[in-house]
Parts: sequence; C-alpha cells; structure tokens
Amino acid sequence: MSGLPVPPPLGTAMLPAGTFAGQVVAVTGGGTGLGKAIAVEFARLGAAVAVLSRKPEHHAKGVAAIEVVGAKAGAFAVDVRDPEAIAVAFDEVEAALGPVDVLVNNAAGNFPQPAEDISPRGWRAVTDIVLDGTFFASTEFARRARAGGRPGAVLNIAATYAWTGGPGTAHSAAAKAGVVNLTQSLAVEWAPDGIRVNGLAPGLFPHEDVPPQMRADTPEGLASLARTVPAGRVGSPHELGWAATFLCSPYAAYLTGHTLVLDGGNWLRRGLRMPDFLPVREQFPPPPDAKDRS
Ligand SMILES: CCCCC/C=C/C(=O)SCCNC(=O)CCNC(=O)[C@H](O)C(C)(C)COP(=O)(O)OP(=O)(O)OC[C@H]1O[C@@H](n2cnc3c(N)ncnc32)[C@H](O)[C@@H]1OP(=O)(O)O
Ligand SMILES: NC(=O)C1=CN([C@@H]2O[C@H](COP(=O)(O)OP(=O)(O)OC[C@H]3O[C@@H](n4cnc5c(N)ncnc54)[C@H](OP(=O)(O)O)[C@@H]3O)[C@@H](O)[C@H]2O)C=CC1
Repeated sequence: MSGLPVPPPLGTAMLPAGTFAGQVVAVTGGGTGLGKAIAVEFARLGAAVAVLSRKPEHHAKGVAAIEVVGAKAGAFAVDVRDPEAIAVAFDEVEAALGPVDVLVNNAAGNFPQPAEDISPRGWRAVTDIVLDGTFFASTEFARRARAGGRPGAVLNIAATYAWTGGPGTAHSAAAKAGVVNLTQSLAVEWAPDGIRVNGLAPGLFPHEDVPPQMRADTPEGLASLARTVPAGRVGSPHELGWAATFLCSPYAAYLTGHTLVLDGGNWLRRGLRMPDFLPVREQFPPPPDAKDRS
C-alpha cells in the first residue's frame, strides 16, 4: 500500500437520492473548480443550484455541469465584495428558483506572494473576497431565512492554512482564519433560528481552473504534489462534494460550528524533523510575466 485508498468514482452516491429535492442551493464561485464539483453533487441529490460569481464564462461552465446531471440551474452575476449586489442576486435567485435553503461560501481570490510584496490593493482584494464576502452573503441569507421562518444551512469553504498560516499565503490564510472563526460565531447566533453554519477545509485539490502557480500541469508535477501528502495522493474535487453535501444534509442536523478538514493528513505531517526549509521566495518565485511592484 502506498497511501490511503482511492475514493469511489465521480457519480457514486453517498447520500440517498433526493436528499436535497425541492431545495435551492446557492454556491458562490460555483462555476469553476471545487465550487463546481460541490454544486454538481448538490444537483445530483435533487437540488436546484444557483451559481453566483462575476464572470459569464464561469456561469456557462457551472450551469452546463449542473444541467448535465438533470438538475435545474441558474447563474447570477455578483461580486461578493458588494453587499448590495448580493441582495440583488438573492432577489434574482428567489425569482428564478425560489428562496435559498443552503448557501455555500466558496468564492475566493488568492495568489502566492511573499507578504512584504503584497500590495495594499492585492491584500484587500483577497481578504475582501474571502472574509467580507463570506460575511455579506451569510448575513443576507440569514436575514431572509429568518424573515421567511425557514431553517437552512451555510457552508464556508476554508483552507487548512487557516490554522497554521504558511509561506506565500499571508492574505489568504488570515482571511480563512477569519472565516473559521466567523463560522463558530454565526453557528451560535443562528442555531435558535434553525440555521446551521459549518466549514470545510480542503488540503491540496489541484485542478485546471486555479491560476498556474497553484496547480500541477504535468504528471510529474502532480506526482510531486502527491508525495507531500501522507495519503500519497491529492484530493479529487468530487470528494469535497460528498463532504459538503453531508455537512448541509439532515444527517448532520446536530452538527454546527465545525470546520471539517479534508486533506489526507497533510496539515498534521509536521514533526521536529522535517525536509530542508525552503524560503518563501524559493517556493514561489515570481512568474516570468510578473508586474514589477518595486
Ligand atoms: C493546488 C494548490 C492549491 C493552493 C490553495 C488554493 C487556494 C485558493 O484559494 S485557490 C483560489 C484561487 N482563485 C482565484 O484567485 C480566482 C479569482 N482571483 C482573482 O479574481 C484575482 O486573482 C484577485 C484575487 C486579485 C481579485 O481580482 P480583482 O479584484 O479583479 O483584482 P485586480 O486584478 O484589480 O487586482 C487587485 C490587486 O491585486 C494585485 N494582484 C492581482 N493578481 C496578482 C498576482 N498574481 N500577484 C501579485 N499581485 C496580484 C493587483 O496587482 C492589484 O494590486 P495593485 O497592482 O497594487 O493595484
Ligand atoms: N484548490 C485547492 O487546492 C484549494 C482551494 N481552497 C478553497 O476552495 C475554494 C474554491 O477554490 P478553487 O475552486 O480551487 O478556485 P477557483 O479559482 O476555481 O474558484 C474561485 C471562484 O471564486 C469566484 N470568485 C472570485 N472572486 C469573486 C468575487 N469577487 N465575487 C464572486 N465570485 C468570485 C470565481 O468566479 P468568477 O471569477 O466568475 O467571479 C471562481 O469561480 C476557495 O474558497 C479556495 O480558497 C482551499 C484550499 C485548497
């Protein structure tokens, strides 16, 4: 055995068919990568799914992937940094699909860079999308659910470096740490209203949609990433779909305020003896086309 077993293939059901039948699930950033995989798993289980993000080309990708599994889909233009635009998008989702039962805060921005090189606008872009965007969308969701007397579930996508920090991720890690903390505060505040709030922290899930510095484009690159994980492999996006749907399902009715780590043991591998330390500028050299910000 050279690691943990591989998961069942994409399309294998974990929860009973129809677990989310009649429900509307909104996924921010649901048109690409992991958000798309999560959106598809909800769709497979009977939900109508709304993709909320900025770019029309991502809307089209998300809607196509959801419709392929036979579910109702819609895409709605929104920048999660803008609370008024979020309110408008929720109005549009309600008109097209119905009130939102489950919100997945998955949208994120990120680019690996040494902390002192991150410009103020770069810092704000990442932290505004990740932390402020999660707060704005969650509170809009909760106000509407409470006004309608509806229960609901919020799922916040974090990252394992929320707890550890890490080189090249000062902005993203700080924002994700805020998201984990916010998950706990909102879970306590909203439990009396029947709204559960949980988190899901992925480890390494490379895919074609992340920017070049964050993915592995060759079999060798992928194998080298896999060797860094105790499980001996990187994650498959559909595994996140299973975890996400479980956390938002009635089978997790007593589970709130928790952030589940899905990373093949990667964040726990640290010991007193480690491979040679690599300074941040060697881990993340600027790409050849990098803008000179000096
Ligand atoms: C397998 C490994 C996985 C690793 C873990 C992954 C975790 C993730 O979170 S993956 C998610 C990654 N996905 C994305 O980032 C997609 C969306 N990204 C974006 O939209 C942009 O990258 C954004 C975050 C910068 C936001 O875009 P926008 O608001 O349109 O911002 P601007 O383009 O106007 O830029 C604002 C500011 O940020 C600077 N900047 C942008 N990109 C970079 C970069 N690659 N490196 C350095 N700085 C960057 C940009 O220059 C602007 O600053 P100023 O120049 O000072 O104006
Ligand atoms: N891939 C990985 O290994 C890891 C990913 N994660 C987390 O998983 C989640 C998904 O990431 P992943 O799929 O990999 O990355 P992607 O880059 O594929 O997805 C990011 C999504 O966020 C959307 N988005 C970005 N900015 C905004 C904005 N201002 N308003 C609305 N939507 C926005 C984008 O859509 P659009 O451009 O259309 O707006 C895009 O669909 C993120 O929260 C990420 O931090 C965490 C750890 C590891």
